[in-house]
Amino acid sequence: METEMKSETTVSASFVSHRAADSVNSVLSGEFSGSAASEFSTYLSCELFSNGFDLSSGSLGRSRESSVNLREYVRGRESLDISEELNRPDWESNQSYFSMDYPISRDWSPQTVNFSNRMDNDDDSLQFNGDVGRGSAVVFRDIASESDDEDDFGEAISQEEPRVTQRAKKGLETRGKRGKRGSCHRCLKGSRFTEKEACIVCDAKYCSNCVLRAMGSMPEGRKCVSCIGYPIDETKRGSLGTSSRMLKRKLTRSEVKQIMKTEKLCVVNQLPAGCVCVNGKALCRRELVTLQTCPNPPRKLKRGNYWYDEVTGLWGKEGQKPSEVISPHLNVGGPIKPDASKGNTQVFINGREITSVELRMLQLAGVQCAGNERFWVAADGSYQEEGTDIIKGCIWDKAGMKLVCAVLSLPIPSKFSNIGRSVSGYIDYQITLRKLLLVGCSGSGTSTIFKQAKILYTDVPFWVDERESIFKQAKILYTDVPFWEDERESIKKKIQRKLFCYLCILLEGRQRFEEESLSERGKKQSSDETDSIENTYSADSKTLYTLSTPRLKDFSDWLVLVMVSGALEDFFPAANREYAPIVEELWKDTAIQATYVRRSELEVLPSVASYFLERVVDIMRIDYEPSDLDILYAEGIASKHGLASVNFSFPHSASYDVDTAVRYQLIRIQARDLGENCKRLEMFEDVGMVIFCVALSDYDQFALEGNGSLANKMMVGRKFIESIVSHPTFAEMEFLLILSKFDLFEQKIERVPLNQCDWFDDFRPLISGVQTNSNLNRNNINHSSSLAQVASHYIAVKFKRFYSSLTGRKLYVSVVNGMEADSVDAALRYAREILKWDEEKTDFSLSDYSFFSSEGSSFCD
Ligand SMILES: Nc1nc2c(ncn2[C@@H]2O[C@H](COP(=O)(O)OP(=O)(O)OP(=O)(O)O)[C@@H](O)[C@H]2O)c(=O)[nH]1
Repeated sequence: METEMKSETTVSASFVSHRAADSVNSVLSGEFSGSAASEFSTYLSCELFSNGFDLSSGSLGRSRESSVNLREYVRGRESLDISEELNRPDWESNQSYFSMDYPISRDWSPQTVNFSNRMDNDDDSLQFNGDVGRGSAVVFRDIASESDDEDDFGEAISQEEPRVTQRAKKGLETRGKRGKRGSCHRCLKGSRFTEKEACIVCDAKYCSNCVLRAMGSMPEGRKCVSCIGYPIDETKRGSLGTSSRMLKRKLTRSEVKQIMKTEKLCVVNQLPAGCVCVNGKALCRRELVTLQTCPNPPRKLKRGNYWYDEVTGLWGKEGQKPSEVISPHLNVGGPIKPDASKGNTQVFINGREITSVELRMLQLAGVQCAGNERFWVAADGSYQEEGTDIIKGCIWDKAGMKLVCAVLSLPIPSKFSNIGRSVSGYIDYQITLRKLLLVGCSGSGTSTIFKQAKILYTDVPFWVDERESIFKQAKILYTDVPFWEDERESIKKKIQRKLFCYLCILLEGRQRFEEESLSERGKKQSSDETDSIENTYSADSKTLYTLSTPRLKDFSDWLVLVMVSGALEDFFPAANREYAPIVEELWKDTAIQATYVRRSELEVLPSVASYFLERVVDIMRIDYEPSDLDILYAEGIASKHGLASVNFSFPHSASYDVDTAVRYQLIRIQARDLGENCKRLEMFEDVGMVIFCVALSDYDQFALEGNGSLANKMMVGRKFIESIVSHPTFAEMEFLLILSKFDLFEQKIERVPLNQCDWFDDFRPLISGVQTNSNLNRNNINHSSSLAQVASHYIAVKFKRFYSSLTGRKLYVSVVNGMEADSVDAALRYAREILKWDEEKTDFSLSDYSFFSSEGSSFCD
């Protein structure tokens, strides 16, 4: 197998070859385990990345014959004879074919590192990494600091060590074997005096002729392609972000700047975050920073495994009693496990079996534990039995509890755990934190509103810790930027990846249109009624949708196969620079442009795709930096946690007075992350208001429900609202309904009648009084009467009546265009006013202030 590989095979191939060979042997001998599958696909991905397309020669690495019809692929190619493929004589032409035809395993074993996951070092990929203690693939580890960090959690960390050192050793071994000492690692030419660039992971050195081929577009700085995703060699940390003369000669200034910036800032090159594991999940950098910079962070945090009860803020080392109480409700780590503190009392607090010393404390606090084994305890110490909503008392209210805890060596919570607290040296007054819970079904626009809030209000956090290092870090991370550098970097990759998905959908559409055109032409061959445009192409087998060159056709087939196989992340955006010219050519091709004109026929292409596709050339650039608008438009960039929060205060404005002692926390969670029967809502009992989002434009959309049936999305939203308002936690809470995506609704309502949703079948607007062509200022929608405004008013009333029938209370409603900052700002300020009114118990006449009256509407019977 190895002998068939060409000697020019890049570092990526050489790195994985011995492991892949084992995997291939496993395949051939029929012992194809999940692990082997992963290794094999990793190997093939790397191979393909290195050799898949030789753009410089203008030909594709894969032969044209090997291109397959996507439909056939999807329909029929579930099983295939890999050994037969492997026996093909021409390795070069087979390799990409293998990669595509091989059904890539999604069941990655912990020991096997998926190339794509190594490349994607954002929160999401880290979550995948799982428990450090299980020897997961997380490698964000500081090799240099391994020895000097003594703690009793060394075991969990040490299991990662082999991978890192193996990587470094591999570099050394390979260098030792190949070429003469000091020669280029790729071409084996030159001597120790030849100028070279070294990989910051394995120290492989490349001459100026080879450096770009060996390192690709350097999405994480100067690393061999196969080292992408690996932590750097710690001895090279000092030189991170300092460019060599060689790179300056080979690349443009902005490219070098961009590479150096990513090298310095990208997550994988930072000091390791994965060395702190909370509730069985290794923390990503952002989580680590959240933990370190929260109002009440863990003291002397060291690497190791910890448990964290996010409801009370209790914190301890895994398998031990709580050691301190930190800030509650931090979005860090995984869910707490029942055996987190290895208690054996059969008494549970917030799902954790408590230790005997805690049980003693509970008994001294007067908590009746006999017969009651499961309690919910809130951050303020109030407790209730699981399954009831009666608060039985407060643990900390009992006199002498401070002393009891001191004697039992148990922590007691900070006085100001839920409301803002005084931070000596920075803030000399108390700050109240009001929490707003933002929820919605998938695609309802909650992320967009959350992102807008970040862009609108982000500033330096009020709770910056006194410790200087953290203070500096927080300043760097927070000052004037709504999205952190690493967040932007991760969003950029996601946008670029999504762009390829959109492109692939277009390519599939193109193929479909081409087939349709050909079959229609077949039918009409004898007729003279052929379309005039089609006439141009009727001389041969070409149609308007036929790509102009075989090279584009090959690339397009390959791209679609990569997407279908799920390997898109293995190539992009790391290979953006290599493929940028051909992508640009593809986008400009008349066949693609003709397909794009018919994009409304491509059901799976989201409307937001146009925004990105039309800027494909810019987005493919290595120095592309997503603008705030790009971030707003981007879909699927919410953390897979589903939970995110941002602290803010409303900036001063002429029309609003500012209460500087009040800050707000917007907590975003999606319906699917609330669990069955919205069970996790209990976590949010201290929020002041629930804001739920329903997309106005969803009235003709359908979604799959849990039982597999299709349901109108508006009705799914209504059902979700019903389950939230009837949840006991929110019995007395204020609710604000945000009807989002008004701009899309405006366009849609002109084409699609509102009664597509059965619930709205009594919508009968007085057409004479309605401006169907809405050219009015969207921010003044309450004073105008376009069809969209009338319809949104009608929908608001529908929801108000529905809410009132459930609760007997009044629902507040705001119509929002999530893409407009002012619109979101107005809605959130409206939420603030409602909270204020509620707190001051002032009897406002809401019909004067509310956007919509809950009184009867002329559209309702
Ligand atoms: N035109 C327009 N697009 C919107 C609006 N709100 C959201 N979108 C787009 O709709 C898509 C989905 O919106 P999201 O806010 O991401 O929806 P979500 O349910 O919170 O999050 P995900 O489903 O996880 O993406 C994104 O591409 C947004 O850019 C809006 O008011 N107007």
